[in-house]
Amino acid sequence: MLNEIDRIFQDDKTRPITENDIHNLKYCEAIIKEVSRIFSIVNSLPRCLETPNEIGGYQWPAETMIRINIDAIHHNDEYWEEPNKFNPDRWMVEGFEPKKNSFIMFGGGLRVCPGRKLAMIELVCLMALLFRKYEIDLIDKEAPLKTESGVITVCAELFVEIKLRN
Ligand code: HEM
Repeated sequence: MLNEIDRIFQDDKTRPITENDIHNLKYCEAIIKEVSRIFSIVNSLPRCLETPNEIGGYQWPAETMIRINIDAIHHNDEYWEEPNKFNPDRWMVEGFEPKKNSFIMFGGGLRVCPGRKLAMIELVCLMALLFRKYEIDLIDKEAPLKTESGVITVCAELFVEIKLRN
């Protein structure tokens, strides 16, 4: 990640980021996708059946509330090789596309997130602009991640040390 950022910005810590940079920050994008696969911000999607329907081999009456479990789909070994392994490189393989509906950090279908492209641009920019200037290290690499889950999962506490990069 740092190699990619340094190659693109050539040690310039202040120039504005360009559209071209964003297209070239492929490994940063791969990390963001892999983090979101392992730990999706939205952990499940609620749906209500308008009409009786069959899902998963069972008949459900109209108005049944169901929740699509994003975490379960993102960790399913029918869709992902070594699903529990954090491996951003899987996104770098030439021509790699997740199987249909197996990567749904932004949902899918009719209600897919309309802000998904903007969100990805913002995340890539944030990551590149932070890490080109600062070294950010976890204080305790072994400490379990403290999260709180409601509609979305948020990090409740994370202690890091931030230093200026040379
Ligand atoms: C990392 C950031 C984001 C994530 C993970 C995310 C995730 C999602 C997901 C999973 C859904 C589908 C909900 C469903 O199917 O029930 C959704 C819907 C939506 N998102 Fe995002 N989103 C993000 C950023 C944004 C941004 C930046 C905007 C606006 C600028 C936005 C606007 C919306 C709207 C309006 C919907 C509702 C779409 C509909 O119901 O037709 N989101 N988002």
